[in-house]
Amino acid sequence: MPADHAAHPITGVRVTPVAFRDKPLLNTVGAHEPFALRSIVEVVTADGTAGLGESYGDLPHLRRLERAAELLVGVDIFDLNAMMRAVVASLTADDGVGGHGMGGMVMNSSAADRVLSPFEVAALDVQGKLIGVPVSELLGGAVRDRVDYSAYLFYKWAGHPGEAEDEWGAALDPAGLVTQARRIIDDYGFSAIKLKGGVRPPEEEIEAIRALRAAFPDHPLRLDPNTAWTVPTSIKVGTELADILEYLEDPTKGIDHMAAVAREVPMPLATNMAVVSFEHLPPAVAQDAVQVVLSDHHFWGGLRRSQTLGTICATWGMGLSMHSNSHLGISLAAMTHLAAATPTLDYACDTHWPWKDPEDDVVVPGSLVFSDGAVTVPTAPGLGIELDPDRLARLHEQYLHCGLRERDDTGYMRRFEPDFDPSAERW
Ligand SMILES: O=C([O-])[C@@H](O)[C@@H](O)[C@H](O)[C@@H](O)C(=O)[O-]
Ligand SMILES: [Mg+2]
Repeated sequence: MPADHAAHPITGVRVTPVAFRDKPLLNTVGAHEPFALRSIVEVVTADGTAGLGESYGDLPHLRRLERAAELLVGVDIFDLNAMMRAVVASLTADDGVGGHGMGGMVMNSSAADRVLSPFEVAALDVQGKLIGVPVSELLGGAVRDRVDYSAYLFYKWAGHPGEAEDEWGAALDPAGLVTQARRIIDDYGFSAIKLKGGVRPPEEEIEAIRALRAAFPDHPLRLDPNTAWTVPTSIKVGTELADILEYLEDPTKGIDHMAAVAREVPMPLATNMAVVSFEHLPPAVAQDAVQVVLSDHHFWGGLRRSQTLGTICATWGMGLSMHSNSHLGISLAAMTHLAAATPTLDYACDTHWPWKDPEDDVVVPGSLVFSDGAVTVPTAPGLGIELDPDRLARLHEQYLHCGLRERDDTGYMRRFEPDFDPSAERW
């Protein structure tokens, strides 16, 4: 650190697990449980400035965050490289595996990047507050003042088994998905649509995409079966949906299989499963396996490392989109600042936002508002959001009582369908 640089040492780090109500959304490994888990990170510096981060809430990940938190005390809030060193020093031999918040899906992202992420976001929040600028400015400046998000459709049950039907009702066939799409687009104004596939046999999902195309002729469409298909099935679906899909996301498993599909289908292949850390980029580029990478600051090591990913993608002619898991307002703010300051982010970003109850959040309402499918980039210093201690306490209480400690979509599904097969490439 230069001698004239005023030090802003971190004096406290708090990690709080929270749970919020989730809908019975279906995916290829099972069903969402009644609660989604997250961790809320608060970082405080010597002068009392506080910053916020958000990450997965699975117990093994929570323990990693807590261990890293201890080593971060004393690190300067501007020294992000020292933060990474502290995170790496906090990891133990088993930290590559488990508890990554993906509910049983393939995920070999870097443990160090996953742990660093919420602390890096919180550090940027503090830095912005200290300097008096929004995080987007710390990231190089906003190139857009609104960030577009997409309508994220799911096959879903009418309600959690044993509970009343929820306000969205069932969506188990093309007509149900079109109804869901109409509602989510009416409510939020999204102008792109993503369908979470890998739930029904591929022919039915093709039918669903055709029904969505008929109902929404101008909305770009994406389909994401989370590696449920073999290479031949992926090629068949991609060929049948030529000219309909904006991109086909993770049809099949791994870089080699994605490359085999990419050679045969007309549309770009996108991924948040085959390329999830920097070491996956060289082999993916060498084989032209993916044409769009869905960044996700929660597993790419925070906002600045996600921007580096964007630069690499642009260098090699790959598009950039953004992935989402179930999340709260801190993550939405971070995603919005990142997208605002990433010139090459050329697709509407994913978000699970509409699937949570509006009152289930930890931030003071009002700073993040959707209109016409986009969120206006906050301009207040830092992330531009404020933690609501009462809301945090309520969601923490919900965590303590919900009984869940690790996302388990397959285990939940098997309570109702004991023979359920979650394996990749099963179609
Ligand atoms: O929440 C889900 O069911 C999604 O399938 C999620 O786990 C995926 O990570 C995701 O949204 C994706 O795009 O692959
Ligand atoms: Mg995906």
